[in-house]
Amino acid sequence: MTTARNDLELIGLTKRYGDATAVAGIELRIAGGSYCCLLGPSGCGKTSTLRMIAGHEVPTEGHVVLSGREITHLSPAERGTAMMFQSYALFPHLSVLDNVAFSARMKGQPKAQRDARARELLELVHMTPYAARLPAALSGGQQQRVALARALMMQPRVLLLDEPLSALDPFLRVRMRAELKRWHRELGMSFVHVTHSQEEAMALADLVVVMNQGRIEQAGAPREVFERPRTEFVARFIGAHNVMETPAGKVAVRCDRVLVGRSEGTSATGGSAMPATVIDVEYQGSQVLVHLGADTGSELDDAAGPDWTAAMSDSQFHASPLSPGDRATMQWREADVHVLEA
Ligand SMILES: Nc1ncnc2c1ncn2[C@@H]1O[C@H](COP(=O)(O)OP(=O)(O)OP(=O)(O)O)[C@@H](O)[C@H]1O
Repeated sequence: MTTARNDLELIGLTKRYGDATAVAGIELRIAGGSYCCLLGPSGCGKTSTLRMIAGHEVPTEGHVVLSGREITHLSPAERGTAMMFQSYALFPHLSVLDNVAFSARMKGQPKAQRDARARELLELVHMTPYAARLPAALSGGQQQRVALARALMMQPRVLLLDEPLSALDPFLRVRMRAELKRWHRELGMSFVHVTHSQEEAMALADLVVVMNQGRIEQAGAPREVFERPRTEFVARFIGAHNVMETPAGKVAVRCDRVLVGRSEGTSATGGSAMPATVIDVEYQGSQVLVHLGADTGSELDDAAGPDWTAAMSDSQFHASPLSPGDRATMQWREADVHVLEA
């Protein structure tokens, strides 16, 4: 049973490569048993952070503390963490069973004992019938399950996952997402999962940590981050928000809260109303994205891209469809305006 004793703390954690700062003194507490996603664009420092937690990278400064114990300089095998590597990191010449048992073999555990434990873990990930196969004879999703069983062999308190779904096709990715969630529930340990996909982070995490240029921009529950992005970077990276400069500073309005009307006569709803031109309409199935350019009085500059995006339900859109070039109005309620920090 995982308790608060298994909290993972990053204290002033910093990684510099020569002059370049990959991770700039981050502070983070991940409660034991959490599903944490480190989310951010390429190069923001999420992999370096994960590797410092795993012990594959030595921090330039700062501390990694697990269950109240400083583990910053311990070897990967001694820390209570385990990394689930990409499926292609399985040993191609070893059977599934031997791959899973590998770390215990390195520790000198007797064969009968390590094989018994490896079989238990294969059972957990539903791979018992494949124990004798070589990795090449498995599907991507099956290889992923073996990679998980192999990481669990270390009996970690924290499982670290570096872009675990990125090599899978979109269909399998969604299925494996559900499996990760199930394993997390069943195992009760913390998962720290690196991803650049906001959709993946939203679907999986109970703690989303948005990183930008080696710093944490925001850490919180997915809904909190989505409803109250702290900065313009978070609002844009999480997506589905419009960001606008106003006299009061930058504000965000969710795309599904922008109301689009056909004419300028639409009644005010206590917020602003702006004339606009439809630039593009993107059909997405259950919703339709309407990209709009605010009419500034000057010639509409298409090349600058849409100023605003409104996400409408398909029924709402098709009740009065819009086409590129149509004049429209955009408005939003004052209550839906979220002020961003400078
Ligand atoms: N071994 C290294 N030597 C020099 N610079 C490095 C090294 N590893 C990472 N960096 C740099 O540190 C920064 C952060 O890299 P990191 O891999 O942590 O980012 P990331 O967010 O995981 O990116 P990605 O999603 O592309 O893997 C990048 O600018 C990267 O070029």
